[in-house]
Amino acid sequence: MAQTTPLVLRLAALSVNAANRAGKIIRDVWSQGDLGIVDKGQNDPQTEADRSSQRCIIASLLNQFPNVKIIGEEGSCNVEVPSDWLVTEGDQSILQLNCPKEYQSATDNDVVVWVDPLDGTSEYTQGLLEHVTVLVGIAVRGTAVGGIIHQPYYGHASGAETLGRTLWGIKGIGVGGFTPALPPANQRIIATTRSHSNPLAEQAIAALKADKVLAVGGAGHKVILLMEGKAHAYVFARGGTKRWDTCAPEVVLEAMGGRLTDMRGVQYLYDHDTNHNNTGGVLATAKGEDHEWYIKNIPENVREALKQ
Ligand SMILES: Nc1ncnc2c1ncn2[C@@H]1O[C@H](COP(=O)(O)O)[C@@H](O)[C@H]1OP(=O)(O)O
Ligand SMILES: [Mg+2]
Ligand SMILES: [Mg+2]
Ligand SMILES: [Mg+2]
Repeated sequence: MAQTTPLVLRLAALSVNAANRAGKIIRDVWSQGDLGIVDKGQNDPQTEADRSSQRCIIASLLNQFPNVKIIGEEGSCNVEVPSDWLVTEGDQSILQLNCPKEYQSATDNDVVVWVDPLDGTSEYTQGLLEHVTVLVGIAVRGTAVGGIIHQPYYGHASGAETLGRTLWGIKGIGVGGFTPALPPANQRIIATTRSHSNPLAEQAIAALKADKVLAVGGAGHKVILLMEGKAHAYVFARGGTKRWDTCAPEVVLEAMGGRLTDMRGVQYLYDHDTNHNNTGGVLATAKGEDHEWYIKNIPENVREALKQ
């Protein structure tokens, strides 16, 4: 592919294949049995799969884009990786897309890549493998424009022979890798955390009077539920997620017509020097949902407590 392909598309194309490769590493660590768990904080585990997945993705990206700023959840890492972890080819179908002109000429200095090498680590350590995703988000001048969500265990529950799939979204282009669907009308199904709740988060869920609450792991996984019509909203009324949790999910969801903001309706920014913490919480709604309705019905004290 000629070097004239815009940087954002080349980054997204390589990220798709790198996330796939990282997904295989995550499955290999699991089946080999020793997860090498390290506690980074309260209910904040890191495993060998998080570390190795991040090394694979960052080594592959830096190899081709040495001057692009990349921020990974697991911090600085050794990018001397086994040769079969180094992904050098980008996904051809992404390389052939037409880049929207707003970021057609974006250069290394305009771009930040946010990497969550394994989202849903608590659930991974507990064997809830379908909650796990690999997230790569691409921001241009602070706005999230490209998102890759790889699900390494997609098909696991149904006993599929080949595991894994990759969902992507690019603002101004659309989405791929899955079939978008709307959640059922006349119902309110809310997805929320199963491992990081607190009284504020519970108060918000109670106020929204859901017909059903799905307490499941992972930011990537919950956004997939919205995009496939299994839930109407993802509500997490507390800090705890970070920019690498929301960058890719925000793009894929919004590229199909949904929204992801903090609890007050303010969009997150993804510049390299931004605060990493999503202190305003996460409110995401499926395509067709009234995002403002959720904001209005979140209790005032919750919204007041969750300012960015
Ligand atoms: N209090 C927290 N500390 C660390 N990570 C958190 C916290 N709350 C949420 N997260 C991150 O956000 C994701 C979604 O949260 P939840 O599953 O609770 O809804 C988690 O899988 C975790 O990402 P990660 O697994 O990549 O560390
Ligand atoms: Mg983590
Ligand atoms: Mg995460
Ligand atoms: Mg993670």
